[in-house]
Amino acid sequence: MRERMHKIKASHGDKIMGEVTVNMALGGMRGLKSMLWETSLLDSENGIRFRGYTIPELQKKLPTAKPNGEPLPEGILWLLLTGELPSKAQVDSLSAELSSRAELPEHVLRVLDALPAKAHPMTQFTCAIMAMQTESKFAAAYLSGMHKSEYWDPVFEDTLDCVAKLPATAAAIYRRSFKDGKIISPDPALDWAGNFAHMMGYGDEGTKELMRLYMTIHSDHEGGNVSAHATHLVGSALSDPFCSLAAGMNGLAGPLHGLANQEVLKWLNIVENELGDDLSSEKISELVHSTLNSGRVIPGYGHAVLRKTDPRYTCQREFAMKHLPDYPKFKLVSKLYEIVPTILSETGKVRNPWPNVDAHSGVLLQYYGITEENFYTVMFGVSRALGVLSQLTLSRAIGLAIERPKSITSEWLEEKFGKV
Ligand SMILES: CC(=O)SCCNC(=O)CCNC(=O)[C@H](O)C(C)(C)COP(=O)(O)OP(=O)(O)OC[C@H]1O[C@@H](n2cnc3c(N)ncnc32)[C@H](O)[C@@H]1OP(=O)(O)O
Ligand SMILES: O=C([O-])CC(=O)C(=O)O
Repeated sequence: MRERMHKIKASHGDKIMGEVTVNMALGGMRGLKSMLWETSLLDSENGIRFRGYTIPELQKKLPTAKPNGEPLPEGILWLLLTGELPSKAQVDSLSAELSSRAELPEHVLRVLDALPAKAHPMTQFTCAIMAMQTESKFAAAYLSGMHKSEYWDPVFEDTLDCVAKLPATAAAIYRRSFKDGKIISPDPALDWAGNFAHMMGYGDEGTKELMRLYMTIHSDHEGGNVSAHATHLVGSALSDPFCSLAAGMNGLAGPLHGLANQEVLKWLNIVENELGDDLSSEKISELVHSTLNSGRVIPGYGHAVLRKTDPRYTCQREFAMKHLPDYPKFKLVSKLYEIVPTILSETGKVRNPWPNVDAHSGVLLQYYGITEENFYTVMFGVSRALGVLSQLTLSRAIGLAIERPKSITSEWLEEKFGKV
């Protein structure tokens, strides 16, 4: 990879990739091509491709726990890190490797215990990730004076350690926040995602399959989204993977990003209560307008890059049609899909009126009994670690520079382009 990057820099370093407008600087850098992200690429029309593969392709090509089942997320971790599709034997070996690293340092649970059980699960999650930072092999190697060409190796070790420990961490948060607080030991015979469901207290095959799919599709969404970019930015200062991931997770906790899955459920519950048995288009449309008129967004709809229905939404919809076609909340979600895009388009300002991944994920979890929506973003975060930490390993391998874009003031703009 290093040699290739070196050649790309030497041959194309001075080429121009696009222009920067004032709107880009003022509008969240939308569309600005300014970072390297190898693990996935987002197309506004077709959605995400993980190392070139679409979600339906991965559902066919990645090893599964059972015949015609959902992909094992260890497979996507392998793919994101190496660019190659793993065999079943390789995925099984990675499962065993993660399982061997899964035990939590004892103080992580004590840190969680110091927080009130009502602390938001995302707050607990980032605190726990920071508590694990004591174990960082990269931080220790850096302190001991490691040569920079070798940084990727302990970053990779931290990546595997962190990914291995996140399901037990998240499950502990779930159990203390919403259940009896008793920790459920991992089952060494289970895969990474199956074990996550098991440690949360869901032993049935349906929940495990959903967890495998959920963990696969939420893993990566190129580099510019808030959680990926925050992880990348902090990692570029050579902060270790635990510090970097915690930064990303604090970004994921925002309602315009990962927390939208929680907000969707809260909103669906309000809509469901208001509607009663009346699933008429008129009544639903009235409720959508009332949310918009009160100055709030419709959670789960819109996207900064996508301009079509998110393929992650479509894949979850297909899962629902297969496993829970008659579930009333799924019917409501389907009805909203018919109505919301037209209303958002009519506002004349929403660039993408179609649903994103978060519009669908919560309803599937509800069906399997995971009804505590405040926990949903933690599940998203466990999955997102696969992508952002894979890229962090690659970023250190190719020696990407510390991020430091240039900012300007409004006076600077007026001096350059004219006083307004
Ligand atoms: C995993 C993920 O992070 S997927 C995204 C999850 N977030 C959500 O679902 C929250 C709801 N959606 C949104 O807030 C937005 O669509 C975002 C944050 C995802 C994208 O934001 P942007 O790229 O700025 O969207 P866009 O360019 O279309 O915004 C233009 C206007 O439409 C509004 N808009 C966009 N989406 C929506 C929506 N779902 N409901 C109401 N208004 C919306 C914006 O708030 C903005 O209004 P303003 O000009 O008054 O400030
Ligand atoms: O790409 C984005 O901006 C948000 C998103 O869907 C994700 O991070 O999964």
